[in-house]
Amino acid sequence: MATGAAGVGKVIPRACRRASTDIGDSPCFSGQGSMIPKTGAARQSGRRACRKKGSVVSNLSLPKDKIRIVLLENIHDTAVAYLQSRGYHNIERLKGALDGDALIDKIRDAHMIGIRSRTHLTREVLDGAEKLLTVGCFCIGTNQVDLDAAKEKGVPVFNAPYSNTRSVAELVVAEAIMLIRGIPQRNWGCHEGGWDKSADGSHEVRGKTLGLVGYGHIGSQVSVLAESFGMSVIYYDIVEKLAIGNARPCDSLTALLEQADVVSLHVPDTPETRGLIGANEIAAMKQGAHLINASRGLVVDIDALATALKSEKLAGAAIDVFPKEPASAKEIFESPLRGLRNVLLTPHVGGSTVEAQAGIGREVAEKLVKYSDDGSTLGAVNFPEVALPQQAKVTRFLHIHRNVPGVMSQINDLFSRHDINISGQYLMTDPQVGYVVVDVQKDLKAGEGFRKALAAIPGTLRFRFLN
Ligand SMILES: NC(=O)C1=CN([C@@H]2O[C@H](COP(=O)(O)OP(=O)(O)OC[C@H]3O[C@@H](n4cnc5c(N)ncnc54)[C@H](O)[C@@H]3O)[C@@H](O)[C@H]2O)C=CC1
Ligand SMILES: O=C(O)CCC(=O)C(=O)O
Repeated sequence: MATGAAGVGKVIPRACRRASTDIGDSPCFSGQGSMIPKTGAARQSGRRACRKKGSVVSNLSLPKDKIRIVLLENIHDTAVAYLQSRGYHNIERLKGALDGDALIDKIRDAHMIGIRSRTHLTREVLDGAEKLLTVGCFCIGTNQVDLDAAKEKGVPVFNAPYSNTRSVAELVVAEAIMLIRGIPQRNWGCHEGGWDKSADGSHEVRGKTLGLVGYGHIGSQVSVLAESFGMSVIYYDIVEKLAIGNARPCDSLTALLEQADVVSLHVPDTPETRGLIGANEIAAMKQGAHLINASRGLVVDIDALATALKSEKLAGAAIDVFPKEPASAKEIFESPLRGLRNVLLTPHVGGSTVEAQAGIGREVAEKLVKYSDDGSTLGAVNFPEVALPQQAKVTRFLHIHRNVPGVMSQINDLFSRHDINISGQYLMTDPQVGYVVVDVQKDLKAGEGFRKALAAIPGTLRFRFLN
């Protein structure tokens, strides 16, 4: 049976216990052999989970089939195939998203969770997932996860920063052509039996100006495709970006809005981008311009947009993301944009192509496996990134702690006092968290007392070892 994914086995499932008094920091041992000290609210909410006494921590690696993986939101088969190829078979797949108690119940015993954009992993939800080792967002955006809460629990979050870039870019360019051509209205007309062949309001995109707000992976890819159609591209980004092709940067958002025939948004959801496009920004746009939003719903004031479309200040819009999106296909989609003839509405499908989903499935699954098997956090969005050699000929200790002075010296002191020779040490920190990986001779019998002492160093958030 494949073993070795997450360290200590023989931990009674779902049980955790206070460490004996020589430990000091009351760590609670969850499954997977990760030791999670409990503090504050977590300690309170953990009382139920800690009620079983007498669980045994042994030196055996946990069989991989005990590592429970929950994949929500119809994650692609490539993810499952990759996980299985690496020995992870304890996988539950759900087609849709979950929320509230249903989500908390579903992930209570999970060691890994895979989600897309509709599952919201709030602090409260994460508090309920005592055994959680890591989260995979099978998408680009990670705003649906409370990244700080995950970090405070020692849970790295991974995503797929590139795999659906091209799919979004293709959709956006297609939408720019459709909008400038006046196709949404003509499409509606034909469905109603109409036959409007007039050229009024229909233009070529060649020679028109596309304004990109956010010139990252997607924005710059849209830039390349749009130029190949003869569009003139301008962009605005808060970070200085290398202009690709003939694209030109703008000094301000307003300068971009004043010049563009089509404005397309490619920024992440952050406190700064929420409401980035409101009534004032729309007023600054050219009369009869178009707006495309395939970024995040809260970036646009949707009521202001609806008003501008009704008054024909804006000639059209293509909107893929919304302030409130249905959690499942069963829920009715509500929006002030419904029924407007000059609007293309799509159900957050910018990244929903077979090609993108297949790539994302494999990419994120690989990151989850690397973290579970070796401890690598390369590509984590909320965590110090540590790239590690494969854990083959060493026993590896992984220690996640609050970034406060003295932790490293206590760790090294402990190894020294137990006469354990360190063969490799990897440390990365950010202002809140430190992540240190210590390699020692393979199969070295670091006894339970040693491991408890390591887990009990004040500031420890989580500790596991791979043998
Ligand atoms: N509709 C869909 O299905 C999809 C939507 N997305 C969304 O697209 C967003 C962008 O994706 P990428 O281009 O890959 O991200 P990225 O991180 O490569 O680029 C984002 C760019 O926005 C810039 N930016 C941040 N705040 C800004 C502001 N206030 N004003 C101007 N620029 C600002 C950043 O500096 C960066 O260059 C994602 O965060 C995600 O929310 C991504 C994939 C699929
Ligand atoms: O495919 C999804 O569910 C979300 C796509 C997206 O918005 C992203 O990758 O950020």
